[in-house]
Amino acid sequence: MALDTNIAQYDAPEKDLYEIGEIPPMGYVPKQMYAWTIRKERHGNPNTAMLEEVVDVPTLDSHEVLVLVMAAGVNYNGVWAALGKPISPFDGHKQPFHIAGSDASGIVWAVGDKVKRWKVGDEVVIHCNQDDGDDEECNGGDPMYSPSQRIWGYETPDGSFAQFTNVQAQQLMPRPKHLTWEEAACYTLTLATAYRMLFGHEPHDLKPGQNVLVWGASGGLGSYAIQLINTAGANAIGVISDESKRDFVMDLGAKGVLNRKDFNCWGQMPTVNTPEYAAWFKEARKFGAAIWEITGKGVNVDMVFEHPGEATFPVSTFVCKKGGMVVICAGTSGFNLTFDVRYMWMHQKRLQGSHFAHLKQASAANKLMVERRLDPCMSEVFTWADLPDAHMKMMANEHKPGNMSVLVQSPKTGLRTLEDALDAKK
Ligand SMILES: C/C=C/C(=O)SCCNC(=O)CCNC(=O)[C@H](O)C(C)(C)COP(=O)(O)OP(=O)(O)OC[C@H]1O[C@@H](n2cnc3c(N)ncnc32)[C@H](O)[C@@H]1OP(=O)(O)O
Ligand SMILES: NC(=O)C1=CN([C@@H]2O[C@H](COP(=O)(O)OP(=O)(O)OC[C@H]3O[C@@H](n4cnc5c(N)ncnc54)[C@H](OP(=O)(O)O)[C@@H]3O)[C@@H](O)[C@H]2O)C=CC1
Repeated sequence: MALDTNIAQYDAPEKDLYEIGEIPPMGYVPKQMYAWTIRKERHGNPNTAMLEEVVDVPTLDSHEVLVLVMAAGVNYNGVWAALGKPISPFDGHKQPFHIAGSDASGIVWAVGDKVKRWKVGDEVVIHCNQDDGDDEECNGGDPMYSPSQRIWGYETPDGSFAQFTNVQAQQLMPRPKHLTWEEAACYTLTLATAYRMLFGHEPHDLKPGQNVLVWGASGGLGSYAIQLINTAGANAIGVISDESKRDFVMDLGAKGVLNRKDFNCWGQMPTVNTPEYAAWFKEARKFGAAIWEITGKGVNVDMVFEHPGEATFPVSTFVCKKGGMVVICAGTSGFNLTFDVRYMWMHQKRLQGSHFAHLKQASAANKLMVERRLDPCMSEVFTWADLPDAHMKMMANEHKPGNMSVLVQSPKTGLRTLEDALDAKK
């Protein structure tokens, strides 16, 4: 494949292995690379499960693209992969090691024979949905329902915590040029997931003027949910656990913010018609009434944006309006969800599972970022060496509001182009 004449010209030696931050000649693929790997016998906290190793650079299939990773995003699925809970990624892909990382910004470094839409030198972000592309759901249905659907860097062994990653060509999207490499790396996974949750489940796709309760409003998913809700002309009611996060969520455009520490109705629901249930119900009503303070008396939310799971689900199903939807993509606090089914059937509420997004949804979300209608809300940038520590912070819920990134081949923060990265190394 001919190189684009517009891409940077520079001198660099051809070697078998480059140091972190050292850029090889454009399109030159070394034999080996540095990567943070997890091995089955090391499952546990990220700071012991993840180890830096030198491994072979992956080889490309005809529909794949090799990307030089400039920065990688930190997500909760890196924590799950390290822990090996609730499942071990090795039970799925059966490879000897797992490179986590399901978000990245980078530069196309090599393309397979069949790749038409991308060329060496293109600057991209990567979405994390892969599929084989050959079944009915991928061709007229919803690729997220495909039997071959898998999450790159979680269910595949070759994620972004490495100098190079190979991905399907359909995973690439143009990088917002106004963002730094690390800002561009931090948002795609959580943003596209939030987009599908809010707009992907007709007829409950979000409409202007509607009200949405957003759990974890300062977190990765939550910070984009608030902004997307705002962009759609709807009202977000955000939940936080610490007053230090209130201004952050209000500044993103929330109509109101509730602190979950002010209420005591969390965890599994007590058995109906016991004194414990009565106490729980009193608190759940107090929480519902606090929402009415924001939405108007008696106005329940049209949608609940759920992901904590066990801790919040009984309340989510209670405060949702008649005919409304609780949309859920995770169970961070536990998987054993309980609720009072009478409210579900008598008030005809919909419970909707949601998982990541297909390319069309991820692209629509990315376009909003390219058009500067969304803030990436990057909270913190880590060096390559501190990648496991970023995951330790996330696991302890001690991370700052927003989304975290790690520098890979970008040698320092604040750089926006390959030329910037080359200059920074001089
Ligand atoms: C973008 C980022 C996303 C995220 O971060 S998401 C958060 C991180 N991700 C996770 O936590 C993933 C969690 N995933 C899981 O825990 C598992 O992924 C599931 C529990 C969802 C499913 O597990 P599985 O092993 O894939 O389930 P099965 O393939 O559906 O079936 C297990 C066994 O049950 C049999 N079976 C399935 N359905 C039926 C049925 N309807 N009737 C009878 N048997 C059934 C199968 O055949 C199989 O059996 P056999 O083990 O012998 O092969
Ligand atoms: N299925 C999918 O496609 C996807 C699933 N996920 C999953 O979603 C979950 C959240 O991801 P992400 O937003 O990136 O994570 P973050 O840690 O960035 O945000 C989660 C927020 O949830 C809140 N939270 C934590 N524990 C509880 C609790 N017990 N009760 C109520 N709220 C709680 C916290 O806010 P506060 O303490 O202020 O309330 C926290 O900020 C993870 O489990 C992740 O794996 C993420 C993306 C895609």
